[in-house]
Amino acid sequence: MGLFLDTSRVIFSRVKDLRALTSKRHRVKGKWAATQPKQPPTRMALQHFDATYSAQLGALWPSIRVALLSERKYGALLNHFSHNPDVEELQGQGCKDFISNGEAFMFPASADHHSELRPEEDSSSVSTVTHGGGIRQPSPLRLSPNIRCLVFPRGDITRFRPARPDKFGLLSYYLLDAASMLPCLALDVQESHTVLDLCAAPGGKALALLQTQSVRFLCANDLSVSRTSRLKRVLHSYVPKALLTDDKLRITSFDGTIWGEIERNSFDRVLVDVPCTTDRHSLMDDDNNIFSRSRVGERRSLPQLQAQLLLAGILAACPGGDVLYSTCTLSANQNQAVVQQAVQLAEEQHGIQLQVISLRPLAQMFSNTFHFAPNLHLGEMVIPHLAANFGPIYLCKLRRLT
Ligand SMILES: C[S@@+](CC[C@H](N)C(=O)[O-])C[C@H]1O[C@@H](n2cnc3c(N)ncnc32)[C@H](O)[C@@H]1O
Repeated sequence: MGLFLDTSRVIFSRVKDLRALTSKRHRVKGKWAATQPKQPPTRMALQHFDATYSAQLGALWPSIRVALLSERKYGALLNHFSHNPDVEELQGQGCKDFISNGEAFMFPASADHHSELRPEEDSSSVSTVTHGGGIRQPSPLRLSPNIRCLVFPRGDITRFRPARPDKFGLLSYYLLDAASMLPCLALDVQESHTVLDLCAAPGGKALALLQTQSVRFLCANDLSVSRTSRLKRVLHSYVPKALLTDDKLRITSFDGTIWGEIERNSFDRVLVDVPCTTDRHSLMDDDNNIFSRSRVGERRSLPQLQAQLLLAGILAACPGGDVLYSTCTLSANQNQAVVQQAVQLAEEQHGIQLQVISLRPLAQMFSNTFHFAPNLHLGEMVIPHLAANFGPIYLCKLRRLT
């Protein structure tokens, strides 16, 4: 009997243990299911892009999609301050400077109009278009001969090897999406200009601007302290110390949206290269992905943040100065819609009149290297293409009239 009772107790307690174990397993499974994303963020990004970009880009989307999901192509921004044989080696491999090639393409030596449109005089003849659409007289865009960016030819997907330091410790080139040079070129920095780079880290565009050697004073800002440290490291790896003194460069970590309260009507040129959905990264990497569940709110509020940053950039520019807005997304909500909103806010809240500067001539100049979205009503956009897998990069240029 005792044995029976004992056995039943044992059996009963085993059953209890089993039940407890099973229900614990269920609880664990339930909790696991609740905390784990159903889909990885890269998958969520693809679903989101399929829904929005097929509507926005129509027949262009399938080929852009294939390119976005394939390995991207880089460009090597040459460091004017470094002396390294790497560059000749790259040229030997067939790399070409797409910037001087673009100029040659626009202004062939044999062209009849060469004397009227010599690059040094009136290189890209940027037409200016008023917000209402009226065409104004072209204004010159003179590209600095010091900015050079090597790319492998169309269809050639050779990778660049990492740059090496020269005998002074300066690296010979900086690898970046070659299309991200376009906002720097479009900014048209000229001798003795003061420039604000509102969202500057990790520093590719700031470095490109310094390569011109035209900037009198550069203020490079980024909200993120860790990314600002990276920006400092980048500049010190490429630019001699003598050109990074306090009278030439200021690096700050402010929230760019409040820049208008810090410094207004001050800079000849302002670059507003905003945080965005970084479409390529979002499709390729689950880490730090803006499509993760925990970042839904942040993602949805991006257009608002972008408009605030652009408005702050407009306020920071001096009347007559130029502001360049750029992103690395295809999203019209983060591109054209943001520009429209900021232009409206600048006028309504601050009485600032702006003019949209057409970048069509710049796009035509570099149409051998990049694919541009056709018929954009505001700004220009490099779209990824398998034979020239750069971008996406959106850019729009505004001039402060008042
Ligand atoms: C697209 S990245 C800039 C890339 C940079 N221009 C370059 O060429 O290397 C956007 C940057 O904006 C910064 N950012 C985000 N919110 C900001 C804010 N409120 N004010 C200033 N910078 C901000 C991010 O830390 C990020 O480094």
